[in-house]
Amino acid sequence: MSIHIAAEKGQIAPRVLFPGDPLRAKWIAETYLSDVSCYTEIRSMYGFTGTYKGEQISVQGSGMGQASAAIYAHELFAEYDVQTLIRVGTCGALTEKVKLRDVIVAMSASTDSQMNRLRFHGIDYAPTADYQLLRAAVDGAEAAGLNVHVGQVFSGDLFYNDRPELVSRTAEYGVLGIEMEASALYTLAAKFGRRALGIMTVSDHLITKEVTSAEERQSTFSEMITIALDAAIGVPV
Ligand SMILES: O=P(O)(O)O[C@H]1O[C@H](CO)[C@@H](O)[C@H]1O
Ligand SMILES: O=c1cc[nH]c(=O)[nH]1
Repeated sequence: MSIHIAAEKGQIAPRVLFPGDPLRAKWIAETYLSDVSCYTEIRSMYGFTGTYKGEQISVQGSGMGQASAAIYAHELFAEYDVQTLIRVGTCGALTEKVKLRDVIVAMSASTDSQMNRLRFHGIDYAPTADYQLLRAAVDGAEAAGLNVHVGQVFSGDLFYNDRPELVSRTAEYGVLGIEMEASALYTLAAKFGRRALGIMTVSDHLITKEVTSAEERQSTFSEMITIALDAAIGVPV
């Protein structure tokens, strides 16, 4: 058992899906996995292990923001030997090239977080997805006839940002969407030599101001979840 996850060693699969919302973790486990067991309820940050197409998969809530997600990612890598960690999240679109409910596969993640400034004092580290996982996700989506955007995201520390003009500058440099965790996830995966990927569904649009309803979000999440599950089992651990 780690400090924040109540699992014994072996109860968490080498491949883990990582949504921000612990209730999304529950929904994913109940909807897509068979033979499901819940291995942690600490802080109601649920984690489940089950089977998908014959392979063991876990789903662990990360909480919101890099401070929370980094705790769970660190413990999954360091204490449970997790090899593949795929964020399945929501994001805001920063450009009209991306529409509401579209899926973004995040190649890289810029950030305003202090985490990597503390870690790499004086160096601007570039947190990047695992290429094989990214390729498996994109190939799988194309084979299923699903359209995804592949590009950069911004992982912001502030959901309510007093300087939104700084975020819009990132859009001028090609960033497609804003979320809050991918940068820490990619950095920690690199630190531990593991694979990570972030796949995000656009839940709101910062340019058009459109938002999704809870019901719409659930049905569009289905595309993202199947892309993530198939990519997870499609890459060796
Ligand atoms: O839907 P999730 O995965 O939580 O992701 C996004 O939603 C939360 C903000 O509402 C942040 O965690 C952000 O990254
Ligand atoms: O972090 C996030 C997540 C969804 N939508 C946003 O605007 N920001």
